[in-house]
This record gives sequence, C-alpha cells and structure tokens, in this order.
Amino acid sequence: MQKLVLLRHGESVFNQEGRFTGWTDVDLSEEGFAQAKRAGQLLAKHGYNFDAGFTSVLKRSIKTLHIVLEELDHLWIPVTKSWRLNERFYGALQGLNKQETIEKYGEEQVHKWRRDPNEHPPAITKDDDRYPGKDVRYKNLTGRELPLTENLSETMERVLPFWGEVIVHAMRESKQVIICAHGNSLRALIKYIDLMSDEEVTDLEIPTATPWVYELDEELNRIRHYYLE
Ligand SMILES: O=C(O)[C@H](O)COP(=O)(O)O
Repeated sequence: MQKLVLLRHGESVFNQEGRFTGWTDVDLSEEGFAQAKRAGQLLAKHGYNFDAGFTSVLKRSIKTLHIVLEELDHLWIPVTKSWRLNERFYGALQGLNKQETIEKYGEEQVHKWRRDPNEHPPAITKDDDRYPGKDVRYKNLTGRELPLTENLSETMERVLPFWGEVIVHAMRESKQVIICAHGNSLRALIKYIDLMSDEEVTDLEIPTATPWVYELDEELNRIRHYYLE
C-alpha cells in the first residue's frame, strides 16, 4: 500500500493578520515556523519517509516543506516547485483584511468569494502591482495562464495537469510523495481525488501544517484518508 501526504503550509504572516493572500509571497509567521516543525516531528514519529516532494513557488510552502524534510533528515530528496500548486489567485482581494471585507461587502458575498467554486473574486488589471506578469518567477507563463482572478474551478484546471502528468508519474514509480501547498490548491486536488461535489467542497476547510494522508492501492485508487495526529 502506498501513502500520499498533503500538507498545507504553516500559518503565514497574512493568515495571522487575517488578510487575503493568494499569490502574495508572504513568509511564515513565528507560529507558522513552529507548526511546520511540529508537522515534521509528527511525520517522523510515525515513521514517514519520502522519495519526492512537490510544492509551489511561494515561500510559505517552500519553507514548510524544507522544515518538514529537515525534521525527517531527508533534505536531500528532490523537490519540484511549480506555480501550478500556488494558492488560488485571489484577485483584487489580495492584501485586504478579511473582516473589513465582510463589513464592506457582507458575510454572504465574502463567503461566496471564498468558497463558491464558480464565483470569481473581483479581478485586478494588468497595471496592478499584484499582476503576476510583473513577477520574474512567472516569466514563462503564457498570457492565458497569468491570472487576474481565479475561482476554485480554474485553480483545479491548472493544478490537475501537474497532478496527472508529474505527481502521479512519480507515484507510479513507487515513490512516497509529499505535496506541500495551500488551502485552496489542496482543496482543488482533494475535490478531484475524492470526487467531491461543488457543495461538498464548500465545507472543506484545511488546517495549516496538519498532514492529510491518503492510503492508495496498487492502482493508486484511494482506499481512505485521514489527518495524522
Ligand atoms: O489565500 C488566502 O488568503 C488563504 O491562504 C486561504 O484563504 P481562504 O481560506 O479565505 O480561502
């Protein structure tokens, strides 16, 4: 039986401040660093080892994975970073305080922006400093791939090719894989793996730095999943 571990990064500075983050490249908070270390210790305690790691191009996830692998004394394994595992691009909400946004637009609208898989947050324009086309790390993305806003369905559309072509390929080689990513890129992946409906995924909340384990059969079909405690 093969296991796959999904891990949301530790608490970020924006999580701590209650701000929409998306592709904003904020660091872990002090608590986030500690959470990442605890996640690594927990995985070590349960005897987990990995042959390959996958993460986004955002430092809160990169650092979380690094800390976890350090705890496992597995810093040497190959780690592949891809923008496709980035957090959902939160458009013009990025940087705004979530509570203030609720006060301005109402609970219902903000909940839709956050959790309705087909609802777009307000878009930015290309002259906005937050436009990823201005960031060198995205220089190889096509115009269509550079988001101005993103809903969960669109996040799924860019996460799934990486899952299908790269991660599944590694798992087929019997590699034990850890994916360290973000609340919404992981929700996109879990929606796909667990065949969740739009309604079901609306209620899925993923805590920071808490390993989510899939047990898979030889055909990589999901047997069950659980949080590691
Ligand atoms: O991008 C963000 O703000 C968070 O990582 C996830 O936020 P959410 O839970 O509001 O979708």
